Amino acid sequence: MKPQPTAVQLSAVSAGYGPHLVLDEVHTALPAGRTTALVGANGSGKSTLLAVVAGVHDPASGTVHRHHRHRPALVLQRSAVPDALPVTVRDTVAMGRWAHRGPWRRLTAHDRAVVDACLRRLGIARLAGRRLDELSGGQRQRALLAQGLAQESDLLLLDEPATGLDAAAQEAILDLIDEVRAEGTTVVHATHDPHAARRADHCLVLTAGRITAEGAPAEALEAVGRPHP
Ligand SMILES: Nc1ncnc2c1ncn2[C@@H]1O[C@H](COP(=O)(O)OP(=O)(O)OP(=O)(O)O)[C@@H](O)[C@H]1O
Repeated sequence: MKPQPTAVQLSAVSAGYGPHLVLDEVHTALPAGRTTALVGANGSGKSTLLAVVAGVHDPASGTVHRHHRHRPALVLQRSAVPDALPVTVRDTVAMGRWAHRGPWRRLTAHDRAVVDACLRRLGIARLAGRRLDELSGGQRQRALLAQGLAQESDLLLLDEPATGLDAAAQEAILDLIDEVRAEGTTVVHATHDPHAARRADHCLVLTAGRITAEGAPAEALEAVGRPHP
């Protein structure tokens, strides 16, 4: 069998906040061009692991080897983004293009076309002129996802992208993840939803900062709750 190409390889990665270590010697390989679901209890370290993979949180020790081409696109949990930002939905999505041209350069016609396409893809084109702080939580979540997509990165990291959305919107997000993956993007998403995790190609289970199961979602999820050695 051909070895699966890897987008990001973590070796003995420990990370935390000051003296408080949250990730404890994590070894794992994120398969390239596939979806990986990251599951684990509250506080197990999922957001911290995503931030390390995104390169915005430096590990205290260990190494991160990268085999992706673009700067990773990290979409934070909605609760991690201030609700009262006085910016429009279009401006929020356009910030996704900063990865390509920096915050001060004017958007090109191509940038604007990407922003419009991402607004349409998330079903929020009609909200483009509204301020973020006037939206419902679910609409704001879509605007953040559209911003992530607008980065056109080959590594898309999503922290609980469907949390708080209605059932139809959750399915739409999972369909979107499948579509993005079909375009060749590596997607890693943290989730508390076993259904969402089962739809992924690969699954990592974090327990108190350690990977306690990984592999095909059905098998990895079966290990959740089982006492680990
Ligand atoms: N900025 C921070 N400063 C200090 N401690 C933090 C910070 N962010 C997270 N932590 C701590 O790190 C641990 C792991 O948090 P993290 O957000 O990575 O977990 P999580 O698995 O994503 O949780 P959840 O499912 O609740 O989103 C928790 O104990 C949390 O209190």
